[in-house]
Amino acid sequence: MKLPELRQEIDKLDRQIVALLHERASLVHQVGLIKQDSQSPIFVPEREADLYRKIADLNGGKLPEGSLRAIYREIISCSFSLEGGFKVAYLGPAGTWSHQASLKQFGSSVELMPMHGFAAVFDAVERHEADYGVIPIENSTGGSVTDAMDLFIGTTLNICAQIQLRICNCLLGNIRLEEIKTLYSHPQVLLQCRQWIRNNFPMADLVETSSTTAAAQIAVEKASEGAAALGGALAAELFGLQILESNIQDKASNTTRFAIIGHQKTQPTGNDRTSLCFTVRHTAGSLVSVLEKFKQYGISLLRIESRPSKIIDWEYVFYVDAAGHAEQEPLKTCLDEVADHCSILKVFGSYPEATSLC
Ligand SMILES: O=C(O)C(=O)C[C@]1(C(=O)O)C=C[C@@H](O)C=C1
Repeated sequence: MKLPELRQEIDKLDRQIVALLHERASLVHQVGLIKQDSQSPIFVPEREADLYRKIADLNGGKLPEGSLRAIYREIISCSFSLEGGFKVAYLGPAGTWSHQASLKQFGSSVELMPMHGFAAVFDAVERHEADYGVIPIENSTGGSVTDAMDLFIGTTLNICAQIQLRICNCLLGNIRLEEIKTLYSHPQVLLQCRQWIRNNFPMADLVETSSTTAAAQIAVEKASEGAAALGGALAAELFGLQILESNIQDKASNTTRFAIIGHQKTQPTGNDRTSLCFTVRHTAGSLVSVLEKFKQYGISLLRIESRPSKIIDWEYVFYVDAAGHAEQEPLKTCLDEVADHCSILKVFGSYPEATSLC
């Protein structure tokens, strides 16, 4: 086919695609009315996991799975607003990795609320000022986001979904490389780029900031003093900074896992993860007896770490991610039995395991 004919065919398909999108939107509108009547949530992570799985199974053409997911992300984002819309709080200001994660998770048709700090994100959701919050939990290079982890203990909110985001850090600044004296960034990003900093700027002062956006702002304001920031391309775009070098994280596959927190509980999908924490009594073998329960029920532990309890000195809280759903066997009975060996056992939530990177 020649170019004009190909374009004619594309126009024909576009007419069909738009008609089908309208047809889908009118079904979604009806779903929204049913949800309004039953006061059930607009965002349904278990249904989305099922939908993305079906789309991946259907995909046999030229479109990469990631592209198809991104298209559906926006289609579903429109559904959110067709069903009445909702608000999402994240660690601001605009341009942070949490901002990017929120856009990847919910698309561009939801109202995003930048907050000052993780506690403010929890607070906004707890007070129903926002419907969901986006909180980074761990990074594949830098490890746990400890300030965020501590907040899960005191909240009544649930983790209802998760999203993984590939983090590509850049050196941002409006000065020449040899003029750089101070590097500003969020502590997590400084950790992710530790080796690169040592190799390239061994003499630079490192200054921690509350977010990568705050670092970008300082790089603008203090450029004449030799300031540069480490952050994402979105921060560079928002602050008019040049990307002096990109992909500076020590591990190319640098990925952060974010939790979506809210008031609702997510139903089992058959491929779920449960996040929880527990404390054990100070008796010999008490931690082993908990771990043995998971072994007895054949439950795989995807993550385990300890943090000071901050209530009693030298008492620790163990944070665990386990494969499975807390309301489904075998994890359900396993957790009932684990509770007998713990002074505290708190389930933060069960949610679909991420199927692919966004
Ligand atoms: O199935 C639903 O509950 C819907 O509201 C529809 C829909 C969609 O667009 O497919 C929209 C939002 C939900 O998170 C899941 C799916």
